[in-house]
Amino acid sequence: MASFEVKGGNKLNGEITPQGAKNEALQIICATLLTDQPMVIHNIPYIRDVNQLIELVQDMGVEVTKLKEGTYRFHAINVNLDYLASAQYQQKAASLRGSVMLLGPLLARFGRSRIPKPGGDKIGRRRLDTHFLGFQQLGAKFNYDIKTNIYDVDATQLQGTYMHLDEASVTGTANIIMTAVRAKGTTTLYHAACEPYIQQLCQMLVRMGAKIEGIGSNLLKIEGVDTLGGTEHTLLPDMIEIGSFIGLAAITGSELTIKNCRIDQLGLIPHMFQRLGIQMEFKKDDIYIPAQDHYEIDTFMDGSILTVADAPWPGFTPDLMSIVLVTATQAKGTVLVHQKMFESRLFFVDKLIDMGAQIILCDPHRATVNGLNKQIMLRGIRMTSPDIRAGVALLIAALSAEGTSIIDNIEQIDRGYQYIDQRLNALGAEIKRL
Ligand SMILES: CC(=O)N[C@H]1[C@@H](OP(=O)(O)OP(=O)(O)OC[C@H]2O[C@@H](n3ccc(=O)[nH]c3=O)[C@H](O)[C@@H]2O)O[C@H](CO)[C@@H](O)[C@@H]1O
Ligand SMILES: C=C(OP(=O)(O)O)C(=O)O
Repeated sequence: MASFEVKGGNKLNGEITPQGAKNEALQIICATLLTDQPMVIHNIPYIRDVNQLIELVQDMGVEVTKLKEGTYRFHAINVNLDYLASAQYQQKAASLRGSVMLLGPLLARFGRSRIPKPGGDKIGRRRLDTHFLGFQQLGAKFNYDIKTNIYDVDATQLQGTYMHLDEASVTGTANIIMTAVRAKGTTTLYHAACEPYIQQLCQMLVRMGAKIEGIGSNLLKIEGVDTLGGTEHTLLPDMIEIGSFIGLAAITGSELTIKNCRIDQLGLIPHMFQRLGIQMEFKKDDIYIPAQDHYEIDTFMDGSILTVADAPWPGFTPDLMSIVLVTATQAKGTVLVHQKMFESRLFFVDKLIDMGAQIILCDPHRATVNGLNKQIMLRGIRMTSPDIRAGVALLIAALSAEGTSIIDNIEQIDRGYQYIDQRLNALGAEIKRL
């Protein structure tokens, strides 16, 4: 288990470029299995989850060639489905959430697939019903072996149909789209997730020859095709990293320019941080955060306490709630952080409370933060990173704190943030990997 030793209190300064998006990378890498033609993907982040998925498809027989930093060629000309029965596959695939999206492409192209119960953050129940209900409606048979925790799907003929998803699951929508593009006939998908990464996936599939209408909405019409060809694709910048850098700049009073943000794809993210009182300027596609000694949380228009709540896109992403929460600990004012989508993601506030933050955990979904307005700084302590976003929230807290902190279990942070210690140290942070 690796740890970060963080000396807090430094103001950072300079420019930082967000990495390619983790959650888009996971979808896109799985989609390369849909064709026997080569695919070239740019802006792939060097992070644990993505590296593990690349290793997994390589183990299956996909030829993966690194063309340059962040650019890989995937060629799924030979795929060894027997590998899915191996203990090694079951152990590796179980270590990340994104592996669940291997199911759709393999089912679509080879008529069968399997996956062990996928890993990812332990942030509450993470059911997969949407995925399997969707596969079943397309004509697949589904089996879950409770003893081995293995899910199997197979189909002799996938047939397009109308379906109304039980929830707008992101990976569920990606899986169903990747199956429907090669099913017979038309699939109409209502209540689909429609976040930018799903739009990117659809646009790439269209370039491969798929027929998809309604991209960007929650109503997709997919006309199945027999084959898909290769293409090139560039991942968006990671919007969760961008939000993390905005929060980091504010709490440490740093002047930062976040480069090439694809601001047009960020939805409510800048707005939510602005409501915490953080000033920012949009300079072409860069977000400039001036050094700010204080930032004051807005109220609702009737003067009542602001609530920040998550929701499926185009709502505010649940993956930035921990960052909003930690950023608010040094704002002036009060905010209610309401994490609706996951039930165990706020427990890390205990560590912030130990550092001196004023937070009341009302219940597993809601925490009230009373900002300290930088009158009292947080204190460095030793803590463990429970999940990827809480891990980064703790790193941000530690960078703003007086004294030194140790953060254990930073493998969680490495799942999704590329060379984060080196990139922040280049801006003036003092983070040592132990
Ligand atoms: C690898 C990957 O891409 N992971 C992301 C993906 O996970 P993933 O696809 O696993 O998440 P889902 O979208 O399936 O669901 C996330 C949570 O939100 C709840 N839910 C979902 C839809 C809905 O309409 N109502 C609702 O309450 C689900 O029950 C679940 O608790 O999307 C999540 C939601 O943006 C992100 O946090 C994860 O980082
Ligand atoms: C919850 C997350 O990831 P995963 O779905 O991979 O666990 C996340 O990226 O915040």
